[in-house]
Amino acid sequence: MNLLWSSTFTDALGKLAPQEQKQVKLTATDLLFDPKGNGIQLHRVEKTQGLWTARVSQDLRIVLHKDGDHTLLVYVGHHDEAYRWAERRKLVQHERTGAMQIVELVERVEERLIYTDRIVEGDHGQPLPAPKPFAGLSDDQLLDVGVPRDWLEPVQQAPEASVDGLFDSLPDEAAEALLDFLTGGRLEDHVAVQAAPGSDPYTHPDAQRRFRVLENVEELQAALDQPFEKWAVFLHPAQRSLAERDWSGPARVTGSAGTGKTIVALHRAVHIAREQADARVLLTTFSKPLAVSLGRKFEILTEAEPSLREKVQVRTLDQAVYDLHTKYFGQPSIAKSSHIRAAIADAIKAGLGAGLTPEFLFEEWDEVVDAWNVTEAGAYAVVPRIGRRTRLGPQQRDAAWSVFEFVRERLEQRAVMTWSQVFARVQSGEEAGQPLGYTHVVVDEAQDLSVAQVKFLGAISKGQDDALFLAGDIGQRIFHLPFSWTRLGLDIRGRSHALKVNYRTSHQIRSMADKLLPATIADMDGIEEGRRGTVSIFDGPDPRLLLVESVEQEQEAVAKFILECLDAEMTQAEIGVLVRGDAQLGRARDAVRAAGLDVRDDAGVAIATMHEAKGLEFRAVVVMACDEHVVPDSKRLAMIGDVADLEAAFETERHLLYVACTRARDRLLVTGLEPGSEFLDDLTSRS
Ligand SMILES: Nc1ncnc2c1ncn2[C@@H]1O[C@H](COP(=O)(O)OP(=O)(O)OP(=O)(O)O)[C@@H](O)[C@H]1O
Repeated sequence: MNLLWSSTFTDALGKLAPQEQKQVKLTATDLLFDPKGNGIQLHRVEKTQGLWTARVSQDLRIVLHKDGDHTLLVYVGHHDEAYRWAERRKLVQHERTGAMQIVELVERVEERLIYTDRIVEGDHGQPLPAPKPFAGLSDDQLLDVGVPRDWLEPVQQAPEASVDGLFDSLPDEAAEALLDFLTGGRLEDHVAVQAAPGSDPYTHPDAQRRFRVLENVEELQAALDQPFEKWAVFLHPAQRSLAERDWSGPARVTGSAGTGKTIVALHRAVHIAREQADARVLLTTFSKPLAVSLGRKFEILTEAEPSLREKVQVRTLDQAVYDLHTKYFGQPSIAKSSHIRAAIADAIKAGLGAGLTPEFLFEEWDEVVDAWNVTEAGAYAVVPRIGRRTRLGPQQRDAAWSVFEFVRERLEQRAVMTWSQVFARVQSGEEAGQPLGYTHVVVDEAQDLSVAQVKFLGAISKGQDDALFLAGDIGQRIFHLPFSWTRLGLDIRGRSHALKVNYRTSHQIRSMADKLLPATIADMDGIEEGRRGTVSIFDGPDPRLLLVESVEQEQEAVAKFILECLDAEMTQAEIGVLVRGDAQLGRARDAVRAAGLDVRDDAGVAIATMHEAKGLEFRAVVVMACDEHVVPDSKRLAMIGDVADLEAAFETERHLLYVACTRARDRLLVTGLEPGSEFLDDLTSRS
């Protein structure tokens, strides 16, 4: 006899008071040791088959499903409400896919659905029947994507206005397929796996996203302690398959913001640690705040298996490589960009670099010479100047090279190293037999890796099929200009797969933010990422966009929005106010103060730049100060020395706004001063 629990149970548990949750945990633990529930008061729910309630306390009941082999915890709540929930549902194995589903009884939810005779008004005021978007779909098509038989007709007859209520009643896989279809996608892309006859209906990939077998008491405790962290347990089949697959080379998971790439990276690291006895995994990303957040989630995920923590190290890639350098070559002293700029200025003063601007020379150093660790003039003449499309004639190249030699000598005199030099040295050490100490590297936010980091990862993963796993979204690249990974030795072609279910952001916010980016983005290796066809798993209010005449009006509007969110029972920490850069932070602070709130670092409304917001999420977000010269940042664009780089930098500004908008789960307000950022036209466009 197996004990299982379902995501509906976790959701319901999360809504109970802490004291009630404790009582539920005791009864659930008793059931783990005695799944038949012999010592517990059980009552059959009369109107539905197979459902029982277990008494937790005078008022609380767990709803169970019992069949020959399984006892499944499906819900928990106060007495009457728990019975009402149970009386509206049944558990059945889907006749086509073989997945176990919790199905709402059609006759009990009819009040939520408004059928057939709904009328809408035509162009000339004449009555027309309401459009039924799924009327043309056959029973077979609907069964293929997991619509339960009882729901075939309600789906086919549903008028457009009632589809939201319909989606709430359908199993997730069916709702996602229909939602994609409704927004222009193809139903055939969602045909579910069909289980072999006689196989366990709980092991079907679609069933595993909502049901979980409890292996031991530690796992039960971990799940009950973290009812909000559903991602730790219930993965989408596409997420699980990417995390657990054997790869024949470096692999990448992509997907638009909020599709669970970080979650897949975490599960991937844990999967390797669990499966391979001698694994030493580096779970990494590019910035410290992101690594801290990754580390916190990793702790949650391994709560029931703390022994796995010894096999996984979570830290930034820079930190990991810095430590390796310290171990093998001594502690490096890192050159700051101000050192480089000063050396370039001195070189120009000394008469070098004729005709080339300091800004051009700095970018050329940063993106080509240093990134590729070019140390000889001959190598500079042939290095692929990726991302730099301004051609240099031989004389200009010689002039530039004289500056770079000067810079390199200056750094040596000062005994400082660039990050690229640190990476290159550790890589050469590894090639000469100095072990890194990691068998696998899992990288989150890989779109923002630098040239030196990609080169390093490409080199260390060579010849090992499963050694490198990357998660990232090129539509969110905000720190570096694009470059080819393949030319740096990191080839993921044929092993890059996109996630399509958005768990973070409401349908309305995601649809608006998506308009900022093209439907398909290709990276510099020609790998295309299709961004359309992504569906959100929940709805919310339409995002708002507001252009005003003065900063005072903006402040007032943002303050009002914040107060509305607080009225809707959000905490201050669940609200984020994001701006393009440091120069606009004052406007954000003033708006928070105008709402009568203190500006605080802890537990207050979060105020951050768009760059800092990467990796964060909030229930409500205000993207403020989207003014004409702020987004894109005209000062930054004006400073770009290589004219050809302008276009790429412009795109990263667009990505920034996308990142900011997609931090919102339920509510989004975008504000700016008239006439507003040019990107706002895209946000409001119809397509
Ligand atoms: N299987 C899942 N079940 C429940 N929640 C999930 C699942 N997968 C992801 N989430 C939730 O969705 C949200 C977004 O996940 P995550 O941060 O991994 O997305 P992402 O694709 O990395 O986003 P971004 O591109 O913005 O960094 C998080 O709150 C996460 O907990």
